[in-house]
Amino acid sequence: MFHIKCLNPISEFGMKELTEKYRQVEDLGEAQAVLVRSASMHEITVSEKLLAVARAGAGVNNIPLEEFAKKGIVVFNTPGANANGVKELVVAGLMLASRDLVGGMRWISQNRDDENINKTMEKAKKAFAGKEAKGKKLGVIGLGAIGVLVANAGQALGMEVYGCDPFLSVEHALELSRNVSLVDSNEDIFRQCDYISVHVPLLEDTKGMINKDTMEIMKDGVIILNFARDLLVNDEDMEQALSSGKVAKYVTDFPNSKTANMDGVIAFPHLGASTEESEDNCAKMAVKEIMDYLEYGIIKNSVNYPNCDVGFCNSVCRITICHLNIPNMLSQFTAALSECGINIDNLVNKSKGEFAYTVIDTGVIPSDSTLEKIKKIEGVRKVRILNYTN
Ligand SMILES: NC(=O)C1=CN([C@@H]2O[C@H](COP(=O)(O)OP(=O)(O)OC[C@H]3O[C@@H](n4cnc5c(N)ncnc54)[C@H](O)[C@@H]3O)[C@@H](O)[C@H]2O)C=CC1
Ligand SMILES: O=C(O)CCC(=O)C(=O)O
Repeated sequence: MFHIKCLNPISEFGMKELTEKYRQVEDLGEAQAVLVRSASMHEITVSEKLLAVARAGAGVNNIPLEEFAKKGIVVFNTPGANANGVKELVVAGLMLASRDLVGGMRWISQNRDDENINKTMEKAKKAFAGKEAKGKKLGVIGLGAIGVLVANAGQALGMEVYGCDPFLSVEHALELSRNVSLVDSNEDIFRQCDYISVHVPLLEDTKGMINKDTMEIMKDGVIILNFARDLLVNDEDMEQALSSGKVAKYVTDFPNSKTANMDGVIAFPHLGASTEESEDNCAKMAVKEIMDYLEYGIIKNSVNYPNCDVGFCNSVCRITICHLNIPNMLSQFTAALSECGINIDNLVNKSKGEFAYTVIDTGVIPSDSTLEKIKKIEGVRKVRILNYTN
């Protein structure tokens, strides 16, 4: 029986995939796996039992990836599963920044008792006139799952679209409309675009990427859309740019006590992925990742360990080892097994940065003492025996 702890409500559509081998628990200390959305895990103490965390979503800045990797806890996310939900909200944000729909709706509600509202509104409406997106320049920073969809949507709206991503994957390049112009640096986007939409992860080198210096080179009256993370934008600099008119509107899905009080901000309460479809997609993918890992040691979509799609096990036993990516590990594992006469049917080893993962299929289940020997090898973080005899 595997124990699963949900740190946020996770869509039933995904949870119902869990078989009778799984039980949800209240106590995190009992869990082998955690399912999480936006809850922060930075302040949480985890137990030795925890093997995996699946983030039902894209951003993983709420999880201490390195600390968990050192403990042999594999962290997954669900790439692309909520991208369409975010893209649609970005389009809505772009429209709300271009046309004063909110002002117009407010006027209607303030004048709803006016019997002649159908006439008075024809005079009042000039206060809510806006601009069209067609023909304007849209710059998309970060062409991952969301950025590509936003760029293509901008193109479909008749915008001239520019995109920048120094690490653009082949998969995403193939999804990108050929009418989107790729530029070499974010600076090209800052200098020439009327609308700038940011879709990068929050990392040390992306933190504060929208700041005094980058906004200074932007066009006057630029519209900035941030559906990625609040700390990508420097709030003090944004306040200044909004009050000087450099930035006409700042549309964000990540308001805080400062930005929520600024004039010129259009803010949503982190609604990008809050659609039935995105929640279902993320939950289903996250649950599958956890089940594949717990039952077969398969790693797919990990953000702190290498992916390792070893498939199902045709042997009696599978040994999985999370370890540091340092020399001489494999020879020590194989020596420990050969010392007790265990033959290896299949061995796969993968690495990602400082961490590595080894899967060994054997026809015999190693004894506790062999297991202890492997666990004691310097650099080993977590060892599991998956027994397929039952
Ligand atoms: N508002 C919401 O509810 C949601 C927000 N997000 C946020 O959006 C971000 C992006 O999500 P996805 O597109 O799914 O992730 P993704 O991983 O598919 O794409 C991110 C892209 O940013 C690129 N990138 C990294 N550093 C860059 C830089 N300095 N300049 C330009 N490009 C850079 C990467 O190469 C990658 O292609 C997430 O990290 C998360 O913070 C994601 C989902 C929902
Ligand atoms: O689960 C959510 O609503 C958060 C979505 C998000 O921000 C992400 O996937 O990065």
